[in-house]
Amino acid sequence: MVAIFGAGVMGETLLSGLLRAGRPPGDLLITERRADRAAELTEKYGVRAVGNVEAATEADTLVLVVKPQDMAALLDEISPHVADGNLVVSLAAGITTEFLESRLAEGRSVVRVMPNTPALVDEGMAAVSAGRHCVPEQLQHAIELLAATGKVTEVPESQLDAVTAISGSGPAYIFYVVEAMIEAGVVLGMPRATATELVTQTLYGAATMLRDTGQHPTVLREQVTSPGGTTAAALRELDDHKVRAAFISAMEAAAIRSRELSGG
Ligand SMILES: NC(=O)C1=CN([C@@H]2O[C@H](COP(=O)(O)OP(=O)(O)OC[C@H]3O[C@@H](n4cnc5c(N)ncnc54)[C@H](O)[C@@H]3O)[C@@H](O)[C@H]2O)C=CC1
Ligand SMILES: O=C(O)[C@@H]1CCC=N1
Repeated sequence: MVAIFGAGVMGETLLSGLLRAGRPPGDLLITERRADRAAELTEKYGVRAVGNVEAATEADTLVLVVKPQDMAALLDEISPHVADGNLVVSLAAGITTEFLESRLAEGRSVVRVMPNTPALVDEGMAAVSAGRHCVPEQLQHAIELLAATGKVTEVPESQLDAVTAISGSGPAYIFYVVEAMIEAGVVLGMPRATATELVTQTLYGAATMLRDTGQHPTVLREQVTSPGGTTAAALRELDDHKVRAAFISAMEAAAIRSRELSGG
C-alpha cells in the first residue's frame, strides 16, 4: 500500500500518475488536512482519504508531499507508526535525508526526491538520493514509483539543491519565457491565440530536437542563426541585456533558497 501525505499540486500529480500507470486505486491512500480537497480527490480518483496516523500504519511506502515548513509536524505525528522495513519518500524541497532520519525512529529507510510538475503529463524529471539505511531494493522501489510520471535519475544528495534550482523550479522559468514571447507576438500585432499557438509548438519542437537529435544546444542554435539575419539581431539584444547571466544568477538564487529551506 502506498500512502501520499499532502494532496496538493504535487501530491495529486503523483497520485494521478500512479493511477495512469495502472496501480489500482485500492492500493493507494491519501491524507489531506483540507477536508474539501480530500473530498474532491476521493471523488475524482476513487482513492481513500484517511488520517495521517491511519495512513502511516496501513502503508508500507509513505510518500510525503507537504510543504517543507509542514514537514517537521507531519514527521512527529507519523513517526511512532512507521514500521521498521517500511520506506519513507519525501518530495519536499530542501528537506535532507538527515533531517528525515532524525525525526523518525533509528534505522528507518528514507529516500529524498526532487520532482517537477511535468510529471502531470508523464514527462516529469525527478532526481533521487537514498538515506543512510535505505537498501538498494528500496531505492529501486522508489525509482519505479516515480517512473510512473517520467524520467528518474539518482544523484548524490549534495547535488539536490542544484537539481531543485534546475529541474524542480525549471518549468516556471520556461513558462516565464513563454509568457514573454507571447507578449512579444501581441506587441508585434498578432492575436494572442495565434501567438500562443506559435510559441507553444516552437517550444515543443525545440525540446523534441534537443532530446531526439542528441545535438548540442549550441549547434541547434547556430542552425537557426543566419549571418546578418533576424536571429542574430535578436540574440544580440538578449546578450546586451545579460539574459544568460540573469538565468545563471536566478538558478544560483534558487539553489541558495533550497539550502536555506534545509537550514544549512
Ligand atoms: N509544485 C512544484 O513544482 C514542486 C513541489 N515540490 C515539493 O512538493 C511539496 C508540495 O508542494 P505543492 O504540492 O506545490 O504544495 P501544496 O501546498 O499544493 O500541497 C501541500 C498539501 O499538503 C497539505 N498538508 C499540509 N500539511 C499536512 C498534514 N500535516 N497532513 C496532511 N496534509 C497536509 C496541504 O493542505 C496541501 O494541500 C513541497 O514540499 C515542495 O517543495 C517539489 C518539486 C516541485
Ligand atoms: O518553489 C518551490 O519551492 C518548489 C520546489 C521546486 C519547485 N517548486
